[in-house]
Amino acid sequence: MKTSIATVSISGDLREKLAAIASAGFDGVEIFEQDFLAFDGTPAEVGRMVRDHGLEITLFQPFRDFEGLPEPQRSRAFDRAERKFDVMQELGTQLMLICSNVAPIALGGIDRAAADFRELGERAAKRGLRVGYEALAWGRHVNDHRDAWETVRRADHPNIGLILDSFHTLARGIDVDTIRSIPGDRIFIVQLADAPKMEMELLNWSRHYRSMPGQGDLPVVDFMRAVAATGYAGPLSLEIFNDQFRGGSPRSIAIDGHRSLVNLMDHVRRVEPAAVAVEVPAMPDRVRVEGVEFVEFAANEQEAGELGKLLATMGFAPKAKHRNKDVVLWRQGPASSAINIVINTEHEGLAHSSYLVHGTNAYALGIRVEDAQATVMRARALGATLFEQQHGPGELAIPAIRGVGGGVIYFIDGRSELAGVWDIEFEPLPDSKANDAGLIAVDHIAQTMNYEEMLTWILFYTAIFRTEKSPMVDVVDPGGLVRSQVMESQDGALRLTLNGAESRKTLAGHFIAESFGSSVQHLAFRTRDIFATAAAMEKLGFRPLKISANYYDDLEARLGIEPAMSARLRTRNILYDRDEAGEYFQLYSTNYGEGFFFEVVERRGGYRGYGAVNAPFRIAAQKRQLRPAGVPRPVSG
Ligand SMILES: O=C(O)c1ccc(O)c(O)c1
Ligand SMILES: [Mg+2]
Repeated sequence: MKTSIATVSISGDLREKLAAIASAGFDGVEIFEQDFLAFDGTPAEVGRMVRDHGLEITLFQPFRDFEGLPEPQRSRAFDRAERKFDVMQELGTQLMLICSNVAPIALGGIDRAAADFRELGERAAKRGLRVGYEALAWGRHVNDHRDAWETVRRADHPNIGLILDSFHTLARGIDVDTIRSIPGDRIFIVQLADAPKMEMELLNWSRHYRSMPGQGDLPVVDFMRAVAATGYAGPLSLEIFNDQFRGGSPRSIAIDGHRSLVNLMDHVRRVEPAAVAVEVPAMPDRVRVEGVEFVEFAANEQEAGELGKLLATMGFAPKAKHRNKDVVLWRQGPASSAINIVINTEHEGLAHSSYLVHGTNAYALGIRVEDAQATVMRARALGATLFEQQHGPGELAIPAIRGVGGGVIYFIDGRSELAGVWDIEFEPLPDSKANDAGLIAVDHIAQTMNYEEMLTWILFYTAIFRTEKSPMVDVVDPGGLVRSQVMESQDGALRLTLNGAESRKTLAGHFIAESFGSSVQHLAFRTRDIFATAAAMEKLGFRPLKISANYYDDLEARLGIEPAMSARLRTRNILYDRDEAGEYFQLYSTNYGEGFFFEVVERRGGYRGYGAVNAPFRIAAQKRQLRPAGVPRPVSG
């Protein structure tokens, strides 16, 4: 199936849009009339420019307020259409989109509209052109693809067909199975868009908040399954009206768009037996994550020393050293299921450049999967950037891709020698005294980024890994809002939270500004007994983040916590939450550097959340620590 995207989806002028669209790998482009009108060149020049990029024009749109008009507006609408047909012939495109009439004078009546389309079909046929009819969700008389299809059916003209747009159908909650009975060859083009669920008027929702399939909450996969069942084999075309994308980078928006289409087609082909016309390059299925094998920090020697001290207070110990590099493995728990923290103080390679740019940071993640090679193959098919670094003698070539903030995601599996990486590349250090604090796994990894980047990374993770996302939530920071998105695998083996900062005054925004870009901001470890762990860690010198007494007073009032329990939480600075399924306990470290921190959590029962209600209290406590009240921040040189 050919991939296409409307020029309106991308920022920049027409030249920039086309360059970005072509380089992202699309086959075609919808010329949105506004983009064309704003361009200083003839239609023929635009057509040539498109074809010089190796693209075809899949659609010219939109043509508005055509059908069902009284005279004299009706005749004028036909004249307008003829003028646009002239433009289309010069541009070198066959297909025009007419969206359903929104004009108050439009008369309605399916037969009247069908008669208008039949006549227009005759005129289009004379020029070898075709016209598709799309139901806008807010159309005056036609706002449902079923009525648009009935109009097209009654027009009964080979040059008149239907245009489906996932947004208009899904935003109105129309049953997508009604698409299955439409003949595929009567659908002239299919437009795709997703959107976050929100309570909003349809027109504003559509014109400002659309997103790429997979980035929002609409069931675009179900829509596409129904389309595929009709036998439709034409282009799939993204039509994304989004204020943020209009100001974004043309290149990265185009790459996201192409990724979203490939991911969608791959998904549909796997789940819809009727999807015979959906062709997409073969690639392995979404990857099931088995766990987090390691988290790697880049640091200089001094900061590595400080980080090591902090880790030691949490029960970690340096267990092994890399045979050729300045890389130390800190570990807690039995080798077979340990939490592995790697500290890299090399003076070359990506770790070093990451350190130079961001300061000490968790620049690499090691993810345990069933098949590391297959994972990289899928990521590559989805346009991810592979990462290869020179490796010394005896070192493994660990498959890897680039991730958030220029970091790396490595893949380890049990089917190759990769599983032996700790024995092959590392030599044990003399045993230090046992000081385990009961931490058993990485519970979740929180990455902080600019809000504008969030949709990119949501799509990246959910397209590669078998993870589901829950709706985005707002976290209130005294300095502004932080948008938070959870992505997790069904069994919790991979839990990621993405935090998008819109203001530098938030803790997350401060972190991005001070560490020069997106990165892991916190790492949460899981324990089976948070009180025992808290006691063990305090013995090791751990200093918890101090939580206000008000928080505990409120907790007693809000959740009816027993005073004895509340006192235990209070003494250890543990935060608490619960849902229908279980309970959640959280303990935080103080900040390390400009806002990085560790968290310890215990999940009881089936608690699935992340303690979002507690975030404002945690953030307030961290801010008190970051910049004590009344003490100005030292000016750094
Ligand atoms: O918002 C609009 O007017 C509009 C125009 C053309 C389309 O294809 C569409 O889906 C929406
Ligand atoms: Mg549309």
